[in-house]
Amino acid sequence: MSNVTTITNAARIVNKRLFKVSIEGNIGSGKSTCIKFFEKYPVVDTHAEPISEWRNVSGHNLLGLVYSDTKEWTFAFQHYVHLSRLKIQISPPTNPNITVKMFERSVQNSRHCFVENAKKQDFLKEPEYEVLQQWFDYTEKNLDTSLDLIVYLRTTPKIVWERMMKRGRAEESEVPLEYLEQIHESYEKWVSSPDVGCEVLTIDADRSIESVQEDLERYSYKILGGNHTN
Ligand SMILES: Nc1ncnc2c1ncn2[C@@H]1O[C@H](COP(=O)(O)OP(=O)(O)O)[C@@H](O)[C@H]1O
Ligand SMILES: Nc1nc2c(ncn2[C@H]2C[C@H](O)[C@@H](COP(=O)(O)O)O2)c(=O)[nH]1
Repeated sequence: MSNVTTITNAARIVNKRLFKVSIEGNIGSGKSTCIKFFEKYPVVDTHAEPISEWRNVSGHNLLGLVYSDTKEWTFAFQHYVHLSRLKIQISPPTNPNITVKMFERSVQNSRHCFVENAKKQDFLKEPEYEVLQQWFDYTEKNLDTSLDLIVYLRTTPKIVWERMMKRGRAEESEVPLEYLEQIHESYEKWVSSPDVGCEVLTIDADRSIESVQEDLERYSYKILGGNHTN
């Protein structure tokens, strides 16, 4: 057996001991707040969305570009989002005591939510969409990007649009409510699909931070892989 195969198999074995959880939800649904909530558990590796990377790709703010000229920049942005999510999802744990890897959104989300919406809204040309799909297919077949659980923070678009505006990210200042409605529809279709590929724990995230965190505590056994067999 070649060294590459041996290393790949070893990585799969290490990865399999990890319970992998993606925190999913619309813009402003509370994903980052949720990730911070679980930082208190020493067995959990948390990974926030790498927005600072997207804002500085060799000096270029891809997040700003994709919102300023969506048709022009969606193809490039989705490539970079895929790369940044892949690095998180296939990286080994930071130490041997880690049993849970928790991250904000996933390559599965990019493929089945944002890229699908971009195609539907003509932000992507057909050949661009196909190129992205082939990237997703290749990485899904050749790397372990599997998920054990999706925690879906379900929200109402109007509520998260108001939170997004209040949060005040410069790049998002012109994002219309209609876009969050589109992303909401893409999420609802994806997480309710029989092909979603893992369990989905849905939490009503329209409620107060305190109420959401009460649910996160209540379901922490499941979210931290309590029933997970290695
Ligand atoms: N349940 C909630 N109720 C009210 N505001 C919230 C709630 N969860 C998060 N927020 C606030 O809304 C904004 C978006 O939260 P954040 O965790 O950054 O969401 P995301 O990472 O999904 O974009 C932040 O200003 C945050 O303080
Ligand atoms: N076009 C895309 N935009 C994306 C993708 N993943 C994230 N994002 C955007 C949405 C937000 O403006 C920002 C992340 O902020 P949150 O508030 O959702 O944490 O980045 C994508 O794949 N495509």
